[in-house]
This record gives sequence, C-alpha cells and structure tokens, in this order.
Amino acid sequence: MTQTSPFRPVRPRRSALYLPANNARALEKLPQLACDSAVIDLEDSVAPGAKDEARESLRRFFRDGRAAALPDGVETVIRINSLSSPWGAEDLLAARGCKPGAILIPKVETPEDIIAVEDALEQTDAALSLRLWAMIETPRGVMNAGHIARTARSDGARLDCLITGTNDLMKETGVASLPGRPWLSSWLMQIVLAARAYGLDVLDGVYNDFRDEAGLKRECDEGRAMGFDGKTLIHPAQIGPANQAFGIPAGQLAEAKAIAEAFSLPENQDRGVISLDGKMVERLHLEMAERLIEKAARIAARHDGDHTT
Ligand SMILES: CC(C)(COP(=O)(O)OP(=O)(O)OC[C@H]1O[C@@H](n2cnc3c(N)ncnc32)[C@H](O)[C@@H]1OP(=O)(O)O)[C@@H](O)C(=O)NCCC(=O)NCCSC(=O)C[C@H](O)C(=O)O
Ligand SMILES: [Mg+2]
Repeated sequence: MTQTSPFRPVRPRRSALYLPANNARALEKLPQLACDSAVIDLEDSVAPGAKDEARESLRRFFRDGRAAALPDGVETVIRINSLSSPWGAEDLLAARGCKPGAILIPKVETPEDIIAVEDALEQTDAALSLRLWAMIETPRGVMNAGHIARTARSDGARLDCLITGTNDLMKETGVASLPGRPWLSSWLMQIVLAARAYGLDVLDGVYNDFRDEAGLKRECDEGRAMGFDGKTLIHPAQIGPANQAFGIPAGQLAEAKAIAEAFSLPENQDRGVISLDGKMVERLHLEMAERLIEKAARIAARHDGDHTT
C-alpha cells in the first residue's frame, strides 16, 4: 500500500452548506439534506443585534441532541466571528462547548490568527478531535495563504481546510463578479496551491444566485477543474449540483480500481512505472487512485451505494 500524506484525511467535502445559527427553519431542515458539511454561521449572516440569540440557538442545537442526530458522515462546523470583533471571544467559548467537528475562523490574515484560536482551545481541549478551518477572503489573507497553511505542519495543529470567501474578496479588492471569474481565479489558485503545499483540503466560495442552477453547475465544474475539493453553498437547492460536480464519476472510479489492481500483481510489485491500456502509469497515480477509491467508499456509505451523488 502506498503511504498517503498524514496531513490529508480522505473525507468527502463536496458540499458545505452555510446556515445562519438563528434560522430555526434551516436548522430544522438540516437532517433531510445531503450536504457533506453543515457550517452553522455566527458571522456575516447574523446581524449585530442578533448575535446573542444566534449563539443561544447554536447551543440549544448541540445540547438537545439535534447535531448528534444528523446522518452519519455529516460534519458539523461552526463559523465564529473574528477574535478581533466584539463577538469573537464569546463565539469561541460557545463553539468550543458545542464540540463540533470543526470551528471555521473567518478573515484569517496571518498564522497568528490560527495560533490564537489553537491556544484558546489547548487550555481545555487536549484532544485534537476538534479541528479548525480557515477562511481566506482578504488581500492580506491571499498574500499570506502559504504561511497560514503552513501552520498545519506544527505539532498539535488542528488546521484541516481552507475556504475561499469570494464575496469578501470582491468587496475588499473591487474585482468584478463575472462568469468564469477571470480576475479572481489567480488568487483562488494561490489558495489552492497553499492548501496543497501543506496537505489541506480547500473549498471554493459561494454562488450567490441560488436560483441559477446552470450558472452554479458551470462554477462547480470550474472549481473542480481548479483543484477544489468542494464548494461552499448557501441554499439546499445547491447541494445536488455540488455533490455531482465534486463526486466521483463511475468511469474514474473504474480506472482507479484498474490501476490499484495492476500494481497489486506480483510482476508489478517492484516496478515504479507500468503500462495500462496504452497509458503510462506511475506510483503517484497509484497514490491518487487509492485516495479516490477511499473517498468513493465514504461517499457510497453516505448515499447507499451511489458513488456519483
Ligand atoms: C439566501 C436565503 C436567505 C434564501 O432564503 P429563502 O428565501 O428562505 O429561500 P427559500 O424560500 O428558497 O428556501 C426554501 C427552503 O429551504 C430552507 N433553506 C433556505 N436556505 C437554507 C439553508 N442555508 N440551510 C437550510 N435550509 C435552508 C428554507 O427554510 C425553506 O425551507 P421550507 O420552509 O421547509 O421550504 C437563505 O437560503 C440563507 O439564509 N442562506 C444562507 C445564508 C448564509 O448563511 N450566508 C452566510 C454564508 S455565505 C458567506 O458569508 C460567504 C463568505 O464569507 C464570502 O465572503 O464569500
Ligand atoms: Mg466572508
């Protein structure tokens, strides 16, 4: 078996749906939704005057067992306000108490933004099961993306995933929102590169026009081609297209299985490169194939055998 990177857990993150923490209807709907991750938001979707109510609604959601009752494999993530905001410290306390899968830190600009949260968690939470996600959504965040991602390499690091915040990035830079994201994509690629350099997952930004299914599909396909693992979403109608675009097509899975099988043959045990159906296949392809097979199995476990949704 090829050794895969210890920094990249194989976990489907095709669709990460945001829900405002104070939207009772959305929280109620969540168990019926097929998103891989549920990002319960205390930040920008909650008005300043509703922060306390949102925190209380979040606490109730975890305390009364509704979070634990979500379908197997759905990862719960809480987006807090930045620690430099008036709400960040209280949000972090509340989020830590909820014990979600991960806490999402918005507007991360330097490694210290991650370290500050790690330090606050370290005091009471020795276990590393509580992970961190970081949003890169400001000019400084993009410029420092590599340094931020590198924090995943330190002892006891919790950082698992980078998220692009395209709305904030457009607001901060004045870049236009155009189909194909011509001026934004070089910055998005910097974020993808930073994540990959340090073995992190990386998710694309949201598509605001939630009634435009064709536009969403185009942007999902584009995000997939750019190397993203999945897309952040704002509406339940966006989950299906994202799961489809970032899922594993049957043909790709069959090809991965053929590669794994070919390398497992006795005559190929010590070979670095083989020929398969007229193509050169190296051990790096085997590593990719093994990750893909594992991810497909995890998706199948969520969807009763359907690898593509
Ligand atoms: C965008 C919305 C405000 C639209 O809401 P609404 O008009 O209620 O939509 P619908 O009537 O079409 O809703 C149909 C049903 O689906 C439920 N619903 C809607 N959205 C969600 C959701 N996100 N999660 C779960 N369920 C949802 C409705 O309750 C309806 O249910 P039912 O009554 O049973 O039919 C709304 O979709 C919304 O608030 N979305 C999330 C917004 C959000 O969280 N924004 C913050 C994250 S995006 C961001 O910050 C990006 C980043 O930081 C950046 O900088 O880019
Ligand atoms: Mg944002």
